[in-house]
Amino acid sequence: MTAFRTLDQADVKGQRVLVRVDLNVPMENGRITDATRIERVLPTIREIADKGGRVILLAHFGRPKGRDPKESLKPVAEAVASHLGKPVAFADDCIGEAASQAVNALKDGDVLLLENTRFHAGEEKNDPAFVQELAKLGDLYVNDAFSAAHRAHASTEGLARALPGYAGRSMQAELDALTKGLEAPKRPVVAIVGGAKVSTKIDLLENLVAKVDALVIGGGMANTFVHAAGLGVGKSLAEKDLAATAMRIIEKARDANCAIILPVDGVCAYEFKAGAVNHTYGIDAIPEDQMILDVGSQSIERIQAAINDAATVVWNGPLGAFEIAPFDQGTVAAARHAAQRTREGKLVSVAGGGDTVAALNHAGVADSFTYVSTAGGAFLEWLEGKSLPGVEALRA
Ligand SMILES: Nc1ncnc2c1ncn2[C@@H]1O[C@H](COP(=O)(O)OP(=O)(O)O)[C@@H](O)[C@H]1O
Ligand SMILES: O=C(OP(=O)(O)O)[C@H](O)COP(=O)(O)O
Repeated sequence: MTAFRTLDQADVKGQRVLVRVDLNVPMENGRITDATRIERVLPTIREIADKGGRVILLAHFGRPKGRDPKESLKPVAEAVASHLGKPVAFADDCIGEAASQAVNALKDGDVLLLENTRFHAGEEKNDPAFVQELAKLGDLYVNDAFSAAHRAHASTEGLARALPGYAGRSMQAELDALTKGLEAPKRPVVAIVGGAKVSTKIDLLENLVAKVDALVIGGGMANTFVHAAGLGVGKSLAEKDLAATAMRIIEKARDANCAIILPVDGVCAYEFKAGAVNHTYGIDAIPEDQMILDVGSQSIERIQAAINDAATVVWNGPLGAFEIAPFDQGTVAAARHAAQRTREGKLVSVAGGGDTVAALNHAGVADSFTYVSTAGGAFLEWLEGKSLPGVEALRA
């Protein structure tokens, strides 16, 4: 993207380079289940290190409220080191004494990961004092975290204004690919939105329905709409206080001539556990003591039919709890169907999001999609036409 300064313009030799990456990788029992986000930032890390820069990685993990050992980036540092093929030092804090000592110990070409930026409230508040604490640690700033660029946080936005800022190679590649693939998408465009981040993603559906011809809603997101329609969702993940937002989205979709495709059945279980006893119920007959963990077979047929009608599919958010079998079936069936249509040359398919990428890899079809982005929420906001704070700050 010529609109930004990139690593081509950065003189990194001997410099302390603060590199914002997205290491918010899917993890189960302390094990990383999908390393795509790590792999995507390796070119930037390698380039800076090879040119003699001192790489200081900044990243968040999860959504901790303060310091929480469960959301430490320490295990991720080990994974980055193994993918990179060289040591990655780790500091127990991203500011203060621990961070500055670790930075001072770096030699040219070394790599350091600082602890979760979200352990400090100043990160999400984009607090100028916290920005200054981070800025002290570096001479230059590189943002390679497109998937966090929709957040106006200290490490994604504030720092770009405090230090000379550059787009990293992954940031460049994401913006290039999305612009080429989706600036003027072939219609009909069908969006598929699922997943669990209901409250942070539901608002953007209001604008999205004006941009696409059909919106398939699955996963935890669908449950909020099912509840809004006056139906019971039992113990399902649902944000019931967002019912009014869901109704507004339905109305906006009607005005914009965007079809809304909601599940007509759900695979339910008493507990969120692999292999849990499960039954499929019509969406108007979900038992009070069970939770919907996947879309049912009739819903899958409708989703596949919607994919057949599409020239372009954009997808964020798994359609069910795909990490635990057999609740992966809806997501896997839809992913394989979209991949098949793409291989046949009938579909442009673009999917993104940490867990969505993991789900496509689980289905064995990530390579068949036209483009796979590391970004979920950021990708949807970009699609909506919103400017992303992390990207805008690099233009400055
Ligand atoms: N019906 C459901 N009930 C509970 N969790 C669900 C359901 N459907 C999807 N999920 C969960 O949504 C998570 C992914 O959501 P999200 O973070 O929004 O996606 P992404 O990371 O791709 O942007 C997965 O961990 C998956 O288990
Ligand atoms: O995983 C992420 O986004 P995604 O779930 O939309 O793919 C990013 O790391 C942003 O995380 P956040 O939604 O907690 O700000």
